[in-house]
Amino acid sequence: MKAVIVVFSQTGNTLKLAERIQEGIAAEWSECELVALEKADGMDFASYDLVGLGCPSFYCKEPFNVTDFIEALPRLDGKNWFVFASHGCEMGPVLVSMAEKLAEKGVTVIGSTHVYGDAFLPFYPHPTYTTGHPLEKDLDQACEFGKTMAKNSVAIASGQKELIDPPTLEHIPDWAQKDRVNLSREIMPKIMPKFTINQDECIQCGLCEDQCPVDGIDISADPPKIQEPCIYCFMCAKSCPECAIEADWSGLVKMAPGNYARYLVSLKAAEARGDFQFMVDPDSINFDDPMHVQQARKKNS
Ligand SMILES: Cc1cc2nc3c(=O)[nH]c(=O)nc-3n(C[C@H](O)[C@H](O)[C@H](O)COP(=O)(O)O)c2cc1C
Repeated sequence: MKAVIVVFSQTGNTLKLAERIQEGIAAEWSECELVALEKADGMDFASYDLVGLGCPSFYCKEPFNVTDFIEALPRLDGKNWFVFASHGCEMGPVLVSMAEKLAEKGVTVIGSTHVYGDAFLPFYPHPTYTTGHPLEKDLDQACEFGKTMAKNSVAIASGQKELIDPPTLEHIPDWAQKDRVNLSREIMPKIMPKFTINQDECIQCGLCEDQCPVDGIDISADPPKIQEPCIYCFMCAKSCPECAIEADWSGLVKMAPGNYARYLVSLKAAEARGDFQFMVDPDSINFDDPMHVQQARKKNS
């Protein structure tokens, strides 16, 4: 049997999840490939018995480069895939969103899983509510999930359709379902900060170009190209050692306490279900010290 996991991961949480699922599948089938999303274009997925696709939740859904990846797939009628995600406080309908798009390609999504992970956003404080995640016990469960996916895909292929268990919207609050629609690719450029490169600070190290998952930056162009296209991951700004990628974060910083109040409701509900454990004291979050301020301080120290 042949399996592959395709993963998009920027800060390593989804990659950790992918590796443990891979371990589980390999325990059943002796091996399972693991491929980064950026290397997966043009792969012959029809030749695999099982495919896993995983990414972080961005704005309650899959990042736009993952959407593009799914939309570029050929028809894969009847092929068994599973989806997975890592996320911060409220993943929203990310798994359902991926499953719906894969179904349009004829794929059967036979299962899904997710873990909480630490989150780094320039306008949010850090530590955050999910700092300390993913937990080892959640990653252990991911390994078991991998074993289940391998076994179930064989059983489903031989007719046990009752084992098909696609993701659902259970426990996903209405506001997060609305965010999936409201924070669309068309709307994001209108509401997100515009980036500029401060030429006096830029040392032309090229890290931002390397980190951009959609080739949206060219610092040697005149004028330099930035955010063309953009998936609003902010990796360029987060990775710049000179803080030379500038944006006005003030509007988003102002929204943080309100957003965090909603996140706390989700996390407390998850905690009550036994799905989440606080590793930081939620009352210790410092909204006056967002990550972009911490980054500037670090640079100047
Ligand atoms: C731009 C951006 C948007 C995010 N949006 C959400 C979100 O809507 N819901 C959520 O729970 N976490 C969100 N997060 C947190 C990430 O999903 C989380 O940190 C994830 O584990 C990162 O995965 P990675 O380490 O594999 O890159 C967001 C993070 C970034 C950088």
